[in-house]
Amino acid sequence: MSHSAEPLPMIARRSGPLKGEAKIPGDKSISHRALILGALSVGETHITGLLEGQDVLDTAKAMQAFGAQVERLGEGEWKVNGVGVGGFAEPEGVIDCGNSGTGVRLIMGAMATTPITATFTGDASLSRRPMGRVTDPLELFGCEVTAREGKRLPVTIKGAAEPVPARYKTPVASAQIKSAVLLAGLNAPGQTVVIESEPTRDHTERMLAGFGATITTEATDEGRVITLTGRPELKPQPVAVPRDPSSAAFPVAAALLVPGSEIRVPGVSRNPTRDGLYVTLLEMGADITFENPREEGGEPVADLLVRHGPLKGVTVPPERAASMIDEFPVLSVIAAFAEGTTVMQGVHELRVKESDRIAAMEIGLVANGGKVESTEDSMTVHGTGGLKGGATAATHIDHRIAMSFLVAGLASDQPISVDDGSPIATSFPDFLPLMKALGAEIA
Ligand SMILES: O=C(O)C1=C[C@@H](OP(=O)(O)O)[C@@H](O)[C@H](O)C1
Ligand SMILES: C=C(OP(=O)(O)O)C(=O)O
Repeated sequence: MSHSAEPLPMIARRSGPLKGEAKIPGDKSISHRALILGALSVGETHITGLLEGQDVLDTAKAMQAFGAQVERLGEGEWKVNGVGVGGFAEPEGVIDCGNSGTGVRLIMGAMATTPITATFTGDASLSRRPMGRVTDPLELFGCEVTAREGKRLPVTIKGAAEPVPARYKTPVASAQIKSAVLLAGLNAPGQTVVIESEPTRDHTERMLAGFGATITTEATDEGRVITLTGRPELKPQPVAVPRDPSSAAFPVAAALLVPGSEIRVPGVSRNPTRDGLYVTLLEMGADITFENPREEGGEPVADLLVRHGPLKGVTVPPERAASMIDEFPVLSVIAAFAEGTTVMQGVHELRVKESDRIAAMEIGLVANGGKVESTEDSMTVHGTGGLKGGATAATHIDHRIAMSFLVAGLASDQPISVDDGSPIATSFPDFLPLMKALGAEIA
C-alpha cells in the first residue's frame, strides 16, 4: 500500500539531554524474510518481534495474495501457515509493495519459478527504482518478464513452468539481488549459486538454513560463493526478530549529538554484515559500549549504552559500505557535528534507494549550514562541530532522509523541518513517541 498522499510536515528543535531506554522495533530485513519463508514452508511459523511498519505489512498482504494464511496474534506476534516451496497460488489482484524495495524484489524472486503470473507495483519512489537488477537474473530460471521503460514497475512476471537452476555473480553489492536469486532457486531442481564480491547482509542464508534448506557459503578468490540445493521441504521455525540496528541508528545518533545525553538501547542486532555504522562511530571516538553480548533468534545481539561526547571525522572505506548502506544519511548528519572531515567511499548504491540519498543529504545539509561535497560514488562532509539549522529539508518519500534531518534539528542552533515525515511509518512507526519519550523536541 502506498503511504498517505497527504504530506506530513515535521519539525525538530534543540533539546535538553536525552535520557532513558529506547526499545527499537524488529529488524525490517528479517521481518520480510520471516513472512516470505513462513509462506514457503509447510505448516505454521510463529513470529515474535515482527516489525509492523508499512513495508512489512505490505509483504504480509502479498503473502496472503499468494495463498498463505497470515494472521496477527498480538503486538509483533504473527503466525503464517505456508503453502510450501512451489505452492504459491496466482494472485487475483496486483501486488502493491508500497515503498519497499526489499519487499518487491524478494517476492518477485519467490514467485518466479512457480507457473503463475503476477503483476507488481509500488508508490512513486519505488516506481523510480531499478528492477532489472533482479528481473535479469530471474530470467535465467526461465520466467518471462514485462516491465515499464527502464525495467521499472509495474512489472509482470510469468513464472517458469519448468525452472532451471542458475549461477549468478551479482554486479553490485546487494542483499536484495542475492536473496531474490536464492528464493527463486528454492523451486528449481538442482543447485543455484550466487557469487558476491562484497559480503552483504546474510539474513536470507541464515534463515534458509534455519528452515532446513541445504545452503553453504564459501569464501573464495571470486568472493562469497553461496550454493543452495533446490526443492527442499522448508520446515516452519519459531522466529524471534531482533531489534533493527538501522532504526537504532537514529536515537543513537541523537544521543551522540545532544549534549548531556545518555541512553540505553537494548537487544540490537550486531550481525557483522550490518555493523558498519557502529564500527565507524567507535573510530570517530563515540562513547558507545556494547553490554551483554548474546545470541537471540540466531543473530548476535547486545545492549547499547550511548553517551554524548566529542567526535572526529574519519574515512569510511568502500569495502565497509554494504554493512552500513542504510546508515549513511544519518552518518552524514553525525559527521557535520564532528570536528574534521568525514569521507564516505563506495556509496554509489545510495543513488538508487527510496531517493538519491547523496543528493538529498547534500542539499539539505548545505541549506542548514553544512559543508558537503559529493561525487557519483562518494560523499565528503567537513565537520564544524555543529549545524546552523533553520531550513526545511525535502524528504522525497524517503524515511531515512526524514529521520536524519529530524535528528539533526535536535542539536542545531535553529530548528530543522522536513516537508514530509509520513514515510517514517514504512520502517519505524514508533519513531516519534520513542524519541519524545527520550526528551527529543520533535513534532
Ligand atoms: O535485503 C535487504 O533486506 C536490504 C538490502 C539493502 O538493499 P540492497 O540489496 O539494494 O543493497 C538495504 O538497503 C535494504 O534496506 C534492505
Ligand atoms: C533502502 C531501504 O529499503 P528498501 O530497499 O527495502 O526500500 C531502506 O530501508 O533504507
